[in-house]
Amino acid sequence: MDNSISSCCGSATGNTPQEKEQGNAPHIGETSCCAAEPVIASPLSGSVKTADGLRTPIRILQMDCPTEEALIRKALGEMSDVISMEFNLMQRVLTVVHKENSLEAVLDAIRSLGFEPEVPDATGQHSAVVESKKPWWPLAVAAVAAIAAEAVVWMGQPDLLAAVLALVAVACSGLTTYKKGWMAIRHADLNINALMSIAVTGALILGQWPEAAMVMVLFTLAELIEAKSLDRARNAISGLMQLTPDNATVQQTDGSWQVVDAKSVLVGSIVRIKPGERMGLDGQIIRGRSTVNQAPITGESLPVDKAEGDLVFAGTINEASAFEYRVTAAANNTTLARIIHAVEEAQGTKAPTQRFVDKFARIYTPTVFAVALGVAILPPLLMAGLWFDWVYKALVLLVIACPCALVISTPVTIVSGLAAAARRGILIKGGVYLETGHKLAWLALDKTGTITYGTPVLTDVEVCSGLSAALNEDPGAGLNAGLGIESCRRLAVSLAGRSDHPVSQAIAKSVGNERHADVDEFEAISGRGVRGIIDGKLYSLGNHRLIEELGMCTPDLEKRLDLLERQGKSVVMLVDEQQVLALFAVADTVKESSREAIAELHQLGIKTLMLTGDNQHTATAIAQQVGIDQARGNLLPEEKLAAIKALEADGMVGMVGDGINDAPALARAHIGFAMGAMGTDTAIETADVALMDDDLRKVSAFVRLSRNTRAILIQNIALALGIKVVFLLLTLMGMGTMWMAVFADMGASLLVVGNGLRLLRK
Ligand SMILES: Nc1ncnc2c1ncn2[C@@H]1O[C@H](COP(=O)(O)OP(=O)(O)OP(=O)(O)O)[C@@H](O)[C@H]1O
Ligand SMILES: [Cu+]
Repeated sequence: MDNSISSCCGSATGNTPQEKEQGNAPHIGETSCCAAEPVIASPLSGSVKTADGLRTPIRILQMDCPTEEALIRKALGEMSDVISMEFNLMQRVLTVVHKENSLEAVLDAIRSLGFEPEVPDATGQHSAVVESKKPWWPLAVAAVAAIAAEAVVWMGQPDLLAAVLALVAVACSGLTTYKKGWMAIRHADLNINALMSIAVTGALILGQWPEAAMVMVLFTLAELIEAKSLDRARNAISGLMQLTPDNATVQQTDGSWQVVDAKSVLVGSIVRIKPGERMGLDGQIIRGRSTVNQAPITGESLPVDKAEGDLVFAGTINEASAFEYRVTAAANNTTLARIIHAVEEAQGTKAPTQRFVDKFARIYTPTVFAVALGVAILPPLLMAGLWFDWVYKALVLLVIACPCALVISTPVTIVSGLAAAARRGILIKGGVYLETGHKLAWLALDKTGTITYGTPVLTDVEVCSGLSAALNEDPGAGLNAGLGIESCRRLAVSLAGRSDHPVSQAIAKSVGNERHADVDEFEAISGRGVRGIIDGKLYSLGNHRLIEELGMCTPDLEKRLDLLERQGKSVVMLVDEQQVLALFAVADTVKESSREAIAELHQLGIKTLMLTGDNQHTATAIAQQVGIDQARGNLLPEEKLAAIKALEADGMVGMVGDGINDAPALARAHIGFAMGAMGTDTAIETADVALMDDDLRKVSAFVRLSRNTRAILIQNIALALGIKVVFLLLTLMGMGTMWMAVFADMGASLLVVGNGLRLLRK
C-alpha cells in the first residue's frame, strides 16, 4: 500500500513521478532536526540515485524570488552535467538531477552567483540551518537620511548636503540590491535588483538626490516585509514542532526520575508527565489517568479522557493529573513530526495553478523582454525618436516584465492553506488536493468507523431451533436438541476472538475472560465472515451472503434477519456443516457529529453516498438516521471500488473511510480521506487527506478551506496580472515612470503575499 495508492489517484489529479520519488527518498538527515533555534529549516535528504543520474536537494537560503531562480536556471542550464532542475522557492530548495561526481561543479556554479548552497555531508547528516539575522539599524539610518535629503531640498538648502545625505541613504540600504544586481548583470540577466540599481544610479547621475534615496529605501523596506511575510507562511508548520518541550522526565534503571533531553529518550522508556505539562514524545499510558488536550494534532481543543492503555501524542497537553507512559516513538518520529514532514513535502509539490503560472511566467517574461528591446531600438532608428525617451520606456517595461508577484502568489497561498489545515487536524498531502477539493461533487462514505463509532456491541443472540433467548438470559433456557445457547456462544466467541473485524470483536467482547476453545485452520472469508475447526468440526460465523452461498437460508430465518436488520443491526450466523445454529445481532452507534457533517456537506452542494459491506436494510436504516442521500449495502471491497468508478462520470469523487478494508476505494477516489489517522501510521502515509481524529465534519471544513484557497488564488492572479496590464498601458501611453513601475511591482508582491497569508487566520 505505498505509492500504488498515491499514483492511482494521480490519473485524474496529476501526481507527478517526482512527487513519488520524494515520498520514497530516504530521509537520512532527520536525526539532526533541532527545534531549539528561532528560524530553522528542516533537514534535507541526501542524494538519491535515479535513472537519469543523481538527484540532490540543495538548500539556498538566499533564493526566494523568481529572479534568483532565473539566475540559477540560466547558470546551471549551461552546464552539461546538469540534467534537470526543480525549484521550490517557498522552502528555498533547489533539486538538481546531475551526473555523478559533478556535485562540486554544480555547487561552485551556484557559489559564483553569490549564493551559499548547502547539501547534506558525506554521512547524510545535514546541519540544522540557522539564518543569521540582518541588523535593522542600517535601514533606519537610511530612512532618516532619505527623509533629511528630501527636507534639505524642500527647504532650498545647498545641494551638496542633499547629495551627501542621499549617498548615505543609498549606501546604507542599497548595498545588497547593488550586489545582487551586479551579479545579475554579470550573468547577462536583468532582474528587479539590476533594474533598481540602474535606476537609482541613473537618478544619482542626474542629480535627483532625494528621489534616488527614497526609492532605494522604500524598495529595501518592501523586500524586507515580503521576506518576513514569506517566513510566516514557511514557519507556520515548523512552528508546531516547537510546541514539544525539549526535555522529558524519564525513569532510570534504578527507579529514580531524571530530566533528560527529549531527543535522547529511547523507545520503551517510561516517562512521567505532570498536570499542565506538554508531552514531548508519543506513548501509551501505563499508570494513571487524565484528560488531555489534543488540539495541536486534531485541532479539537475539547479535552479527551485518557486511561491506562490509551495512546498519547507529542505536543498534546496533560490537563488533569500526573501519569506515566511508555514511549512508542523517538522524538524525530512522533506523529507530530510526521505530520510536519508530510506537510513540508506537500508544500514541495506543485499545485496545478502553480504549474500554470510557472509556465506562463516562462513565456511572459521573455516576451516582454523582446518587446522592451524593440521599444528601445526601433523608434529611435526608424522614426528618429529620442534615444533617451525610448530607452527609458524600455527600462520601465523591463520592470513590468518581472513576474515576482505572479509567481510568488500561488505557492504562498497554497502553503498557507496547507498550514491552516494542518493546524485544524487536516493533513493534506499535496497542494493539488487543496486546490481541486472545491470541485468535489460526490462524497462516498464507508459506514463502520466513519459514520458509526465502529465499536458495535452484541444486542441479541438467538438459537435457531425455534426457541430463542435474549442476551444474558439463564443459560439453561435456550437448550434445544442440537446445541444450547451457551455452546453456540462458546463456538461463536472462539471464532470471533480470532478476527479484528468490528462485528467479530463485538461478539468476542460480549463474554468476560472465559476460556476460548482452540480453533484450527482459522480463516477469514472476505466480506462474509470467518470459519475454523473446533473440536474436529467445521463451523462458520458469517453474514447473510455466506448463508445463502452455503445454501442454508430458510424463509423463517429470512424473516428474523429482516426484523433485526430494519432496526439497524448487523446479523451474523453460526453454522456447522449442515445448518444454522444461532444468530448474533450487533448494533453500532452513530457518531453525534455525523448528522451535522452530512448536513454541512449537503449545504456545500456535495452529494453523499454510503457504501458498506453490511446488508442493505441496516445500510438504509443508518443512512436515514444521519441524512445520507443514498445507501448501498452488500458490497464486496471490489464492488465499492466499482461504485466509485461509476460516480466519476458525474464529477469529482471523494471517499472517506478508515482505510482498513476500503483502501482500494480510497485510492481510486480523486480525493481519499482517511479518518482517525492520529494513531495509525499507514493512514498518514497513504491517504490523500488524513483527518487526525474521526470527526466527519473535517471533510466539510476541508472543502470550505479549499474553496477559500481557490478564491484567493484567483484574486491573486487577477491582482498580479491586472497591475501589470495597467502599467503596461500607462507606459505605452508615455505616462509610466520607472518609480511607478518599481512600486507597482513591489506593491503587487506585498498584496498577493498578504492576501495568501489571510488563509492562516482562517
Ligand atoms: N471477520 C468477520 N467477522 C464477522 N463478520 C464478518 C467478518 N467479515 C465480514 N463479516 C460480515 O460481513 C459483513 C461485510 O463485511 P465487510 O468487512 O465487507 O464490511 P464492513 O467493514 O463490516 O462494513 P463497512 O463497509 O461499512 O466498513 C459484515 O457486516 C459482517 O456481517
Ligand atoms: Cu436468505
